[in-house]
Amino acid sequence: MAMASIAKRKACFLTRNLSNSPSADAFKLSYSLTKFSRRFATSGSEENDVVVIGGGPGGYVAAIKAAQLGLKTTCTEKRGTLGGTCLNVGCIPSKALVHSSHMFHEAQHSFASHGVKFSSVEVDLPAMMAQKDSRFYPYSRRTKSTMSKGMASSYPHPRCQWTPLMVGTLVKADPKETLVIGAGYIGLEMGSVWARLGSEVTVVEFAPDIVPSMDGEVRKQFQRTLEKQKMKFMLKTKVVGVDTSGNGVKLTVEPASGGDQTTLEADVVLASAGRTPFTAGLGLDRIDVETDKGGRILVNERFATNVSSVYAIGDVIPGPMLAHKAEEDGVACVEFIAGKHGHVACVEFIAGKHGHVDYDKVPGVVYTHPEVASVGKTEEQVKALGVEYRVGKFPFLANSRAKAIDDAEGLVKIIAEKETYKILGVHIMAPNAGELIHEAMLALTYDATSEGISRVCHAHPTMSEALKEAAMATHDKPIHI
Ligand SMILES: Cc1cc2nc3c(=O)[nH]c(=O)nc-3n(C[C@H](O)[C@H](O)[C@H](O)COP(=O)(O)OP(=O)(O)OC[C@H]3O[C@@H](n4cnc5c(N)ncnc54)[C@H](O)[C@@H]3O)c2cc1C
Ligand SMILES: NC(=O)c1ccc[n+]([C@@H]2O[C@H](COP(=O)([O-])OP(=O)(O)OC[C@H]3O[C@@H](n4cnc5c(N)ncnc54)[C@H](O)[C@@H]3O)[C@@H](O)[C@H]2O)c1
Repeated sequence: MAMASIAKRKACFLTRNLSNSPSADAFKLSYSLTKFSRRFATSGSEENDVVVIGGGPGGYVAAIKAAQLGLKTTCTEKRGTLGGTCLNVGCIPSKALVHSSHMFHEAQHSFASHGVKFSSVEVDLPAMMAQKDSRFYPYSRRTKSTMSKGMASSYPHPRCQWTPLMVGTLVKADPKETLVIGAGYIGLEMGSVWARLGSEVTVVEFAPDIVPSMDGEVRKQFQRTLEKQKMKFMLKTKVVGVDTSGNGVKLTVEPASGGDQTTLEADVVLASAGRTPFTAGLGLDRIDVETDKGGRILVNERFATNVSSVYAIGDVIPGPMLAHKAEEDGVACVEFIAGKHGHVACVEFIAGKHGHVDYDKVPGVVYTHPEVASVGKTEEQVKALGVEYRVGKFPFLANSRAKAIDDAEGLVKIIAEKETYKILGVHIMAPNAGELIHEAMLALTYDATSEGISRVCHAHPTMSEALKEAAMATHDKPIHI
């Protein structure tokens, strides 16, 4: 979340209001990111061109960019570290655990078949957690931020409606049974971590499918893969109560369509039922900033709210709640503020030469093993739009690199316009799908065709060859199946 202001009078207004705020959360920090520009920041009491509230991926990136553009900028952050949800409790620590638990799983189940043998392998959970923690605190320090006290909370910020009981709170716990509420991004990533570490994981999901936004065909294969990894799913099931009063936890569940309630018991529960922006009571009403029914701040294509000189970006506005989307918002927003246009990724140029972040071209990745990455439309969405389309698919079982490393679960699926071969959507399930998706991102951004991709020379042996073969399959036959 971040709000920024260029007008000096408005910046002062923001600052004065913030420092005079009677906030009960007494300990707030104001960062002066002096590293990035001499003009960048001083302290909250000075006049600024831009004041950024919140040092998450949206806020700190916006602040750096604003400073690079020569705007005198202060970024305020109430935590003791920069990086927001993503760096402190989200993307980075969760990926550290995803990787650590994957290594354990590989050591237990795969190394021997590669001729690497151990007499025994065990998990040192505190060491694993310490490794996870070491991944992000140094990064925060590397910003060389200086801190000064001040800046309170009169403005909106994203917060978890359900705080995921993840990462930190599970330190030293060694759950035999884990219940996960919600089969979304967090539920599947963190559920798979604990499944790999030996917990019996059951995921309770309200919807009929896991990750409802995913392409249906890919999702079915993904669910089968997770089930092979011993994750259990209770779909069309709603959690209506959580009891943590005794040892362990009891969940009361009922069918999504209503009916008899039952009780599930486990050692721990991971609550990952979605995040919502939390704006209530933060003073938005004092300056009449408009929000929607879900509490998200309404902005135009320049990230401007209805209140002059007040902008909003990241998780607190509509759009995907992703770190890279927040970063793109931040850069585009301050470029608008600075009167510059022409920010690169995800930005389109439209009439009048004003850029905007194209939320249809923001990649999504679920960091399980294998990963699932997608960009553009699903087959279901294309069908619903009535667009005539063609599909090309290629399984990693027929990809030589995937076979060589014995990690061949997954596929590439490309959806292209029937007549023009223009790419509409790409969905990849592969160990490194989060990296592979960027070739598809470029193709989509620059209106490439699937036939075009199929004629690009790809290095051998690489996983990327599967994308080329799937592209071939949209207009011809792939070579290796
Ligand atoms: C477990 C988990 C895993 C995730 N994994 C991924 C992933 O792999 N990839 C991905 O793209 N996204 C992931 N996300 C989502 C990602 O973390 C968010 O989309 C991203 O952090 C949003 O950035 P933001 O800057 O909008 O908000 P935030 O990162 O939430 O930052 C907002 C900051 O503002 C501060 N703040 C709030 N109010 C005030 C105030 N009044 N004064 C001063 N400071 C204030 C907060 O302390 C916070 O640091 C994950 C989220 C979770 C919870
Ligand atoms: N890899 C990534 O990019 C990544 C990783 C983690 C989180 N995130 C972001 O964080 C946000 C939050 O993640 P999340 O997994 O908590 O949310 P989510 O929206 O992805 O999934 C929440 C799931 O919980 C289900 N649910 C809600 N209430 C329920 C109930 N009472 N009973 C049973 N099921 C219920 C929903 O149907 C939904 O499928 C996401 O929007 C995502 O953008 C991204």
